[in-house]
Amino acid sequence: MSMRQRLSALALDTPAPAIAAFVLVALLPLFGLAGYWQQQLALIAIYTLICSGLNLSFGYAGELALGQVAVFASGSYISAILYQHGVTDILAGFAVAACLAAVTGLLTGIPGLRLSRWALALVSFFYVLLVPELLKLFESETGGTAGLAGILAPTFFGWPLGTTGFYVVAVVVTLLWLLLQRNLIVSRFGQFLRILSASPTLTESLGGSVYRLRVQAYVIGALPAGLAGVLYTYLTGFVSPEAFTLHMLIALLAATVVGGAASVWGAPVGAAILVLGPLQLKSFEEYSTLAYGVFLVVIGTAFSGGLAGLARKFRDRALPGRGSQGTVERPADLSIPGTRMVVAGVEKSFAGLRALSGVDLTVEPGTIAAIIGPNGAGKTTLLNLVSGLLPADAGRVELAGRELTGLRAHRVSRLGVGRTFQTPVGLGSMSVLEVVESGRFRKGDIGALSAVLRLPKYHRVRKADREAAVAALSFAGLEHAAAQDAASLPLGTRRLLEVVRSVAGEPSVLLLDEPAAGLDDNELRELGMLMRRIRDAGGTVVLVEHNVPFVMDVADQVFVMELGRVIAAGPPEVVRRDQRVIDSYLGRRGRREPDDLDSRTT
Ligand SMILES: Nc1ncnc2c1ncn2[C@@H]1O[C@H](COP(=O)(O)OP(=O)(O)OP(=O)(O)O)[C@@H](O)[C@H]1O
Repeated sequence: MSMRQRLSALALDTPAPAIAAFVLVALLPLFGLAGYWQQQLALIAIYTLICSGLNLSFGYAGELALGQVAVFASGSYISAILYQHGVTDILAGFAVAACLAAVTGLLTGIPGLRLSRWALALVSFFYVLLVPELLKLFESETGGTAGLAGILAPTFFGWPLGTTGFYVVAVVVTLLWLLLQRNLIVSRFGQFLRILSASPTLTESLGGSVYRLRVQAYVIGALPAGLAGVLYTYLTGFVSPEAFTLHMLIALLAATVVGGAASVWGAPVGAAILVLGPLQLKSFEEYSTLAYGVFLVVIGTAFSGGLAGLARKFRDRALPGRGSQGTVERPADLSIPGTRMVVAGVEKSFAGLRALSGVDLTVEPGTIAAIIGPNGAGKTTLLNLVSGLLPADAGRVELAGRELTGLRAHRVSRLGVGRTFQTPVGLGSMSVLEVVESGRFRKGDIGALSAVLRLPKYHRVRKADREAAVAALSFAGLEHAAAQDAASLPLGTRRLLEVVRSVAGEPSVLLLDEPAAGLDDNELRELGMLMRRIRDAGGTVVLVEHNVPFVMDVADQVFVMELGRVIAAGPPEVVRRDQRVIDSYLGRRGRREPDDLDSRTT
């Protein structure tokens, strides 16, 4: 490993500088830090926890889940109530607050997440507005508008925790949470969240349940807000509804966006700006909501990655070679276990329009079957039905005798259906290797717990994913691009990359939706070669394509569709002489030679 790669790995893989910074902050009392500044740093730790929860659901998963303040309030009040009932141990407070946060997260997340993103934003806003009302409703326990006071000295395993002890606990808990969150973010789960924010459809087709991922991100994101509530109560010694307002939510949102919403280490930066920034000056106080709003708009539009995004850009410039770490020398063998796919009597209508009327087709392993037909013939609808993105009205789809009909897309994907889309989805800052690894996610579970705790299973799965991704890249002759930013690739290579991603998942059937669109001659040749290699390795390939010469060159079987029906099927040399096909494509019965089809791109 060269010195540059070593530096790169250090900066990207090891959060050593961040750990060192936190340890230094935790040790500051030894150097005389006390009183006001100790309080301010503890407050930064508390806001860091809330911002990091927002990072997970809002920054990474792209959900407008804004109920953090309600969860923060629940943690804060439950620790105060426990204290008043004689439970003073801060760890007990953390445990109960975390459970309550998970329950509150589930109760507030599930209704909103079942609906659309905006519904979630509205529902979570509603919960924040509801907090003061709920506190008034349970006045006997919560103290109503007056709140609860005198919560002064927590204990730690029975030992009284002084102000310095509390400060150290706040910093250490925050660091531990950020480390766990970082482990989660680099795992399959974290990658899925990044894909989810770019495209829920792609997430499903890679085997991730969008609904489950959303709920998980929201619930896990609620946990640090619950912990923050406990710390807040013990820091201030008192809780009241005034601390949990919409103003607070907007300020925290601004801090999250400024620090970098999709960044683990942006949270402490945003929180520090929130606590120490100029808006804390008395003269600015009355304008703070306005200023946070302006912050949100300016930073959100000018630097979408926040300060962490800017830092990342500088780092990438100074330490190029992202994604090269972990490349294996000898790629593992790649197996493409193609199986027989049967589509029988499939029908689909959209509000009275019959997109598919009784489609039958069978594709054998080790073959390329192409589906061609004019615009609106129903080709993409058929792929969407097979891959579970649309339910069929009638008929069935089977893979190796196993019925797929009626299953959701992520379940279909997990049963072996890989697919690409007409328009490759841009995946932010993922490297080529990471994109290909994501094709493996449908094999086995997401493994969030083993990733967070870095159990041996996590390392095993990660190694297997990486080896298979490298093998798939070298299978396609793209291993040289492994470290590149996937978004920076030309269209042709991005289309090949989509195919390679599916190949890495060892699909039983591979559905390619117009992979040749927009490719030049060289790129077409490469795509054709890759498809033949997949077929020769045993793959079952289904290709929907408008480029007829390309189809006639690569396909073993051609199915021609028109108005939702298969009007002709057979080997290319048979189909190209079929009168109905010539009519359908050329629209002039019998007046053209069949060979005209060979130059046709519909
Ligand atoms: N979600 C939808 N809602 C309503 N109508 C739809 C929907 N999806 C497809 N259709 C209609 O179903 C018919 C078949 O569309 P489909 O996209 O499957 O055709 P296609 O053969 O893939 O066309 P193209 O080659 O242009 O992609 C079209 O008339 C289309 O307008």
